[in-house]
Amino acid sequence: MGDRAFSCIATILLFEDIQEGWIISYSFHLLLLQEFIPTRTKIEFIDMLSETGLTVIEATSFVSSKWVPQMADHTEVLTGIKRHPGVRYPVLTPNLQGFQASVAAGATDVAVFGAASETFSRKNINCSIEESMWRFEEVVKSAKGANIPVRGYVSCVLGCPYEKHTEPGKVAEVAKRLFSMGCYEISLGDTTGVGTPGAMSKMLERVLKEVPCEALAVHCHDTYGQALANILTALQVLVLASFVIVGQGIPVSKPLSLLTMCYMHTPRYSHWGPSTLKGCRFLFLQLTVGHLSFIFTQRSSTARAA
Ligand SMILES: CC(C)(COP(=O)([O-])OP(=O)([O-])OC[C@H]1O[C@@H](n2cnc3c(N)ncnc32)[C@H](O)[C@@H]1OP(=O)([O-])[O-])[C@@H](O)C(=O)NCCC(=O)NCCSC(=O)C[C@@](C)(O)CC(=O)[O-]
Repeated sequence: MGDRAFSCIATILLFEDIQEGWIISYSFHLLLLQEFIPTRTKIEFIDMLSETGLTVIEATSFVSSKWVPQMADHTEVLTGIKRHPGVRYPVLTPNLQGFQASVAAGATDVAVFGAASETFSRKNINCSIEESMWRFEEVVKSAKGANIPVRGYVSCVLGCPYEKHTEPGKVAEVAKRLFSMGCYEISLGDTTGVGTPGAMSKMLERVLKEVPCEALAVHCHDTYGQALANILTALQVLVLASFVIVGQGIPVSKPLSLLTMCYMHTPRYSHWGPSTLKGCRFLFLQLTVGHLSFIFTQRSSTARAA
């Protein structure tokens, strides 16, 4: 894959002194490029990332190829990568069918992905929020039986391309449902990058009433140049919350693993290429383009509707 592919959707952030491994959310919805990224290229790229010291690389999505053709080779990718000792390779599984296919392909970590916006849920996974919870409960129940950890994503936590405003209370409700059903971590996604530090702080304070801070992560898109400010705000709010927990004598069960993802369109990353990846110490690479794949599902559902 050329540098253009990296620059087009690569987001790379260097962080110092962050505890625990970093989740690299990483699925090839390289829709901006329009072309299908060859399976071999995907595999090579993930194998390179495995060499960088990352501890978790989200490798692909077991979703419908009609909805996201870029993911049609999910099984080949997951079976084709070299599994590095000490690295986990979660995959996205929106329902039981995807979960079962992922396990058949050797998945040992999965993630379900819901939304705090009804319209976004229907556009992205073709069901209501409530129905998505039933689907995710099936996945979590099966995963528990197979001793497979499940991460939960909540999209549109700071705004929705359709409904515009997202209520922090709704985010908290969805996050609580995912956490209570058994997701070990809840990643709160500002899917279209419309969030601001003020909105981030308000949303997190509301979610913290329902989900412990050590189970929270944020997923920030830099569409409007706010991602780093939003991440900093999240770090402040959640680190403060974790001190509060320790202050009450409740030991934080594990180092606060606030995982952040930031998605940048900025051309300055155009020089990032395969060779750069090896040089990064704490590399935080986001090649997931939930936002872009969302555009794609938009286009395809419009096409289907036509
Ligand atoms: C969820 C579905 C499948 C529902 O789609 P649906 O049409 O409601 O599903 P269905 O049950 O009606 O089945 C339709 C067809 O899909 C097949 N199918 C059914 N399930 C699967 C599956 N798991 N894998 C592969 N194929 C599947 C099924 O077998 C059937 O095949 P047919 O009989 O027509 O040949 C569809 O809406 C879909 O695949 N959506 C995925 C969209 C997507 O990948 N979005 C981006 C993910 S990243 C994200 O959302 C944002 C995030 C998480 O990164 C964070 C953020 O920024 O917010």
